[in-house]
Amino acid sequence: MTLRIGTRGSALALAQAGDIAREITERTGVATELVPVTTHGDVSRESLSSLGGTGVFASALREFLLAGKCDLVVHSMKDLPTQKYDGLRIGAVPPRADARDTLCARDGLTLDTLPEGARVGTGSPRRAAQLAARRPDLAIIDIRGNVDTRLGFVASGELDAVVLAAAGLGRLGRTEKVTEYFDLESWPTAPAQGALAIEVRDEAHDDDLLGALEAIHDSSAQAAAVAERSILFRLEAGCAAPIGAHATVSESAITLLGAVYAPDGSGQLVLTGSGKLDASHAATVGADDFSGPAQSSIIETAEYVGSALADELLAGGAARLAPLTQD
Ligand SMILES: NCc1[nH]cc(CCC(=O)O)c1CC(=O)O
Repeated sequence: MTLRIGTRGSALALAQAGDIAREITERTGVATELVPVTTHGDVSRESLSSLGGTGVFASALREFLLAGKCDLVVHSMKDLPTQKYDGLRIGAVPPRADARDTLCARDGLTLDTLPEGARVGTGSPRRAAQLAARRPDLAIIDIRGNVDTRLGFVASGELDAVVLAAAGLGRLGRTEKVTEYFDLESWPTAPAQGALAIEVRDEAHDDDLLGALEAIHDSSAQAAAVAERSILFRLEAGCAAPIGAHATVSESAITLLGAVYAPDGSGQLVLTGSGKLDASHAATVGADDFSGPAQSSIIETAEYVGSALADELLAGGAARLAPLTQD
């Protein structure tokens, strides 16, 4: 059979779906084809929040999958709402790409060397808050559009710089535009940034499909993404909330940094947590960190570490610092 891969039609979506298609065929020999779907979020000029925020990009693809018009869909996991979607499940998380944000500035400039009052574009409240915290003098310009449109604002001179995800630039072969990479400890990015989610129907049972999912899955990437997204889930926050997260998964532990920013950069709350994993990847949560279930899977530990950190953020005043829920 040929596995039909549903994807949005943007250059980034096509690039990442193409990467997955190639990976599946290389690893399993199963043939694939891309099936592009145009979503309202792709064609609209309205702001993300007026479109309904989280999930505008995902819902058309999901309807397409539920209707049986494709066998799997490829999402940027950071754009995917954290709630379970009826009838669908995440069947695989491939190895994660670079989770960092970058600055793409004119003339090789960096955040420290941009001139006073420089115009920097981003559509993300988190990135706007991080920029304002580091450089309160900057003019932060709300922009929309795909990666090439955003880079175009710098090429045309309309903006001095834009902030973009390293992962998207990498998938499009545009990393030569990067003038600075922000490190994840001081500039944590959107939960699950750089990770893809492969979504399938709940009842998917075809051998080729299940084999393909297994062949591309990376449980460490999934655990890191789950830990980060569990912060959002617990806070009932969406992808537009000014929240950054960064998880690392080693043989022995999941560590998680979570940050909530005042939208104008005037304040921030940054906390860390961790959960221990034993060698067999059955996990125990260490007594020094959060006390939790004595034995659980790596994914359960990731969920636990994320929701425990969210509770600590709430206790520390996260909801007073920033609007967490949207609509
Ligand atoms: N919100 C748009 C979006 N969704 C996914 C990516 C690419 C990064 C990724 O795959 O996480 C981007 C572009 C960006 O944030 O610069």
